[in-house]
Amino acid sequence: MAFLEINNIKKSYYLGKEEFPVLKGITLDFELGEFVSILGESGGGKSTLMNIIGGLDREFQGEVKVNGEKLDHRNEKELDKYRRETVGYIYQSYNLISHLTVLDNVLISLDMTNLSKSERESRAKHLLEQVGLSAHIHKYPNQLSGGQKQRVAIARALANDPKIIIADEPTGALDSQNTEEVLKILNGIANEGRLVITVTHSQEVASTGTRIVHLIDGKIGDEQRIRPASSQSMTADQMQSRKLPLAVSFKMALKHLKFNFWRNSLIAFGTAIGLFAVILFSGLGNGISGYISKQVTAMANPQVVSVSRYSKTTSQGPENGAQNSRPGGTSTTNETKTITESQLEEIKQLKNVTSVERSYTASSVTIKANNQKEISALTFTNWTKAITKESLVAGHAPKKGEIVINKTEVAKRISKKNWKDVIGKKIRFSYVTTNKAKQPVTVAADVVISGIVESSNSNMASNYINTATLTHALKQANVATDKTSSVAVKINDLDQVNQVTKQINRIRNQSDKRVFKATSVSSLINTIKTYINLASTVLAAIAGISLIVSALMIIVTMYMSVSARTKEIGILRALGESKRDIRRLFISESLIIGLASAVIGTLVAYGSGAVLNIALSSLAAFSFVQISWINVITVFAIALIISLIAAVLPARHAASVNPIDALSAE
Ligand SMILES: Nc1ncnc2c1ncn2[C@@H]1O[C@H](COP(=O)(O)OP(=O)(O)OP(=O)(O)O)[C@@H](O)[C@H]1O
Repeated sequence: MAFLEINNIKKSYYLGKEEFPVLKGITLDFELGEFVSILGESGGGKSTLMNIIGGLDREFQGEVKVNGEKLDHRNEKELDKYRRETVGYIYQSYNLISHLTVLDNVLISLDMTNLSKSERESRAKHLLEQVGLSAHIHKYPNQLSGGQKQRVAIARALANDPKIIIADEPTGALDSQNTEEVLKILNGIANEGRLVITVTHSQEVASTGTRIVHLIDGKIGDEQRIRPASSQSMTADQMQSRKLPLAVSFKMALKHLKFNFWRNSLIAFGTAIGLFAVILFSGLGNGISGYISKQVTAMANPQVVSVSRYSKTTSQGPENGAQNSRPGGTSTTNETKTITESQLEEIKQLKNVTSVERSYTASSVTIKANNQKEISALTFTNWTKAITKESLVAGHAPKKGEIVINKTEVAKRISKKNWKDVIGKKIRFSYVTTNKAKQPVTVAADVVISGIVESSNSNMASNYINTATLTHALKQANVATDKTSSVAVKINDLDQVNQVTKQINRIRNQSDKRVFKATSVSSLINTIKTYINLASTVLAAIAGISLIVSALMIIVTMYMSVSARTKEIGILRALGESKRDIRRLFISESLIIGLASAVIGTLVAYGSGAVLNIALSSLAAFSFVQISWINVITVFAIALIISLIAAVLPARHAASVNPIDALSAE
C-alpha cells in the first residue's frame, strides 16, 4: 500500500456558468522516500493538484488517501490537522512572513507542536543550521537573498517533522547555484524517508528526483522512474501537534504591532484621546461635587434639618430663621405662622431626632463697641446645631454671654486691618421688636465677641449669638420665646436625614393640612450633585462621541491590516492554523491597541488632572479633578469593549478568506 494515494481527482473552475475542467481524473501513488517531480505546461493544473494533495483545496471530486485512510476534505478541522502534522510547503515565492525574524518564521510551525519552549527554539536553530543560516536567524526576510529565503522556507516546512513536503516551483526564482543547493537539500529530505513532491517546468530539476510524472491536458501522461526511492524509514514521531494556544496568537499579535510600532502607536493615541476626555470629565465631575458638598456642609450642618411652618403662599419657607419675622414670632409686615410648643414636641418625638432648637432671628440690629461708631442694619440669629464650627474663620462658638460676628459686615468695620483682634472685645447689641402685649420694646445686652464667621451667602444671617443669652434678653424685654417661625432639628445619623425630613413634611394637623416645611442641607447637596452628575455625564457623553470615531479608526485599521496581510493569512492557514486562530490573531491585535490606548488615556488624564489641580489651587485649596478607580475601570472596560467590537468584523473577514486565494494575493 502506497503512503499517499490520489484516486480519480477531478477539478473544474467555473466562470459564471461556464465550466473549465483543469484536472480530468488523476490517479497516482506516492511512497515515502520518493522525490517526485510533476512536469507540465504552464496552466496545466499542477498547482491545483498540489493544493488538493496539500489539504488546502476542498472543492474537488475524487479521493486522497494518506497511509490508507481517506482524507475527509469536507471536514475543515481534519484538514487543518493534516496540514499541521503531515504536510510542509515550499513555494516559488518563499512566502515568509515579513514582520517576523527568520527564527520566528520557523517557530510558527513549532508553536503548533507539544515541544517545550526551549525544545522548540533549539529545533528551529538546528534546522536553520542544517540549511546553513545560523548566522542569519535574527534577520528579517527582506534582509536575505532569494536562496537564503528559500532555505528559511525549507527549514520552516521541515519544522513540524512532516512526512510529505510539497514544493511548488521551489527553484523557480533562484539562480543555478542556489537551485543546485536547494535541490540537494530536497534530495536529502527525501533520503531521510520523507515524500517530496515538487512541481516544476524544468527538466533539469525534474531529473534530480526519483520519478517524473507528466501532466498533460489535465491527465497523467507518461511516468518515468529515474532511480529507486530511498529505503530509509523516518524515525518515529517525536512530536505531536496541538492547536495553537491563545498566548501564542497574542504574542504574534504583539510582534506585528511592534513591527509597525509608530503606525499602531498613532492609532492607540487617537483612541486614547476619547478615553482621556471621558476619564478627565468624570474626574472633574467628582471633584466639583466634592467641592460643593464640602462648601455646603461647611456652611451648615448636614445632620440638621431646618423646619418652618408650611404655608402655600410663602412656599419659599424661611431657612435657618425667617428673615422677615421678628423674634418672638411676631411680624410687622407679614403674618408668618409660628411653631408652637406642642408642634415642637411632635417633632421631638420622631425617631432619630436628638434635639430640637428654636431659631430666633433679629433684624435691623445695631451694635456698638466701646468708643466706636454704631454699626446698624444687621441680622442676628442664635447659634444652633445647624451652624458648623467650620464656618468660623477665627475664635470659637459663642458660649453664654458671647457672640460670633461676621467678618466683613462687623469685624472689619470695627478694626479694618486687625479684624481678628476684635475677638474678646465687648459690644452691646440692641434692636426693637414687639413684646407679648404687642408694644414696641428694645431688646439689648452686652456680649463678648468669641469668634468670626465668613458667610459666603449674603442672604443668610451671619452673626450668631448664644441661644441662652438671646432668650434671656428677650425674656427681660417681655418678648415671647415659645413661638418662632423656625426650628433646627438635629438627627442622629446622616443617613436618616432624608427619611426624617420626609417624615416631618408628611405631618398633618386635625384638618388634614400640612404643618411643616423641612429642608436639609443634604437634600440641597443631593440636588446640586444631581445637576453636576448630569453635567459631567453630558460632557463624558460628548467625549464618548470621540470614542465612536476611535472605534471606526480601529475597524478601518483592522480591515486595512487584513487586506494588507492576506498573504500572511494564507501562509498561516497552510501551516495548519485554523480559522479560529486567525480570528484570535486579529482580535488580539485590536485588544492590545485598546488596552494600550486605555493606559495612555488614563496616564494622560492623571497627568493633566494634576496640572489642572495645581492651576486651580489659586481658586481654592481643593483637588477639583478627582479620578476614581471606578472611572479608570470603566474606561478600561469601554476600551476593551470598543476594540473587541471593532475587531469582530475584520477578524471574521480574515478568517473566512480562502487560503488558496490568500496565498496567491500579491
Ligand atoms: N481560482 C481560479 N479561478 C479560475 N481559474 C483558475 C483559478 N485558479 C487557477 N485557475 C486556472 O486553472 C488552470 C490551472 O492553474 P494552475 O495554477 O493549477 O496551473 P499550473 O500548472 O500550476 O500553472 P503554472 O505552471 O503556470 O504555475 C489555469 O488555466 C488557471 O487559469
